[in-house]
Amino acid sequence: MTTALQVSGLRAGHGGRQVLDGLDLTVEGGVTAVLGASGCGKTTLLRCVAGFITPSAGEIRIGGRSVAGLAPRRRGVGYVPQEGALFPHLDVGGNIAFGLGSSVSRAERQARVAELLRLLELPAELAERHPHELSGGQQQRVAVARALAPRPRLVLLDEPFSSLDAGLREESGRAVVRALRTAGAAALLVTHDQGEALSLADQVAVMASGRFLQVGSSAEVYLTPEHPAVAAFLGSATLLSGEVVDGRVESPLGEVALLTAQPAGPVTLVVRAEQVQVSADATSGTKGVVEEVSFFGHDATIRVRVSDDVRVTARVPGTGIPDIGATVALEVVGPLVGYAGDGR
Ligand SMILES: Nc1ncnc2c1ncn2[C@@H]1O[C@H](COP(=O)(O)OP(=O)(O)OP(=O)(O)O)[C@@H](O)[C@H]1O
Repeated sequence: MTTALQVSGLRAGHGGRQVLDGLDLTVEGGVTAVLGASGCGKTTLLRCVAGFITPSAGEIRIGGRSVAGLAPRRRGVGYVPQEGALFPHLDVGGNIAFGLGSSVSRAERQARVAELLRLLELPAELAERHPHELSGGQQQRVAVARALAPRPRLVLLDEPFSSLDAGLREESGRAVVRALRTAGAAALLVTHDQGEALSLADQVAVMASGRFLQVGSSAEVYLTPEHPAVAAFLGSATLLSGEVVDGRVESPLGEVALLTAQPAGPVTLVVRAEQVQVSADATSGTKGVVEEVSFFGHDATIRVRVSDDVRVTARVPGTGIPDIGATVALEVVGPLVGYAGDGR
């Protein structure tokens, strides 16, 4: 099977200002999430692949062939813009069938619309409704159905679930990924939601300032971040300065172990919130005072002041949350990711 998308040395910008600074990305199939802070260039990348922006350098290959100079509609790509952007004057059936072209018979269009509604787990009777008669989640699914109608090899999704509330976002995300897999389409999913990226994608590409810091599976980018910025961006982590002395690693939380050995000298340590064990009796471990509590229901994160310039975030069960102002003891569980140098 040919590679769905290959981006090499891609540079692009707006009005002479460079935004993408030499991107390389390979999407064999499945869902690749492009994750990064607002303004880092995610939409610019999607618009280059779709053909709405002409890159200043580099190459884009879709399904094995270069798309340089090819008009957007000839690229075999489905595009789901932010907010879905359904045609308000067309009903759902008309929206979904829009991309099928005039050579398709009425019966074929109806059959394809019904098939896509089923695929996106939407009721058949929605075909005759107009976009304003749908919920936000239904509108997004119809936008995906419209993108899938001409059977593209690649679908580009630009923050498709960002306007939905948390529960609906997860449900819609799962349904859309199931539909993409059944349709056999690869997808590039732009998001700034790390939970969405890690839970939905087969591959996560972490972007900052127009570059990819790391591209790998969800587990790789989370468990073995290659850059402190990747670690800080994914999950709740505290970056601490430590020191490697005689093979031991000293940190503000006492002696710790490293996942990969680092040379003697300063080291930047990534302490995940779930790697910090908190005990209320403050007998062993490093003492600190709880400054902040964020309650999420199933669990909570607490921010603990260890010294004037060290604060550590820890995850605690929702039923055992210490009070603000309480003294607790912190212990690091398991080996930490560390980078030589004080690169925080
Ligand atoms: N049409 C445009 N003209 C000029 N500058 C633009 C244009 N579109 C985007 N930019 C700028 O390019 C940079 C990257 O924008 P882009 O939309 O690609 O970021 P993003 O990562 O998708 O952000 P967000 O998550 O907020 O959508 C930003 O600094 C933005 O202000």
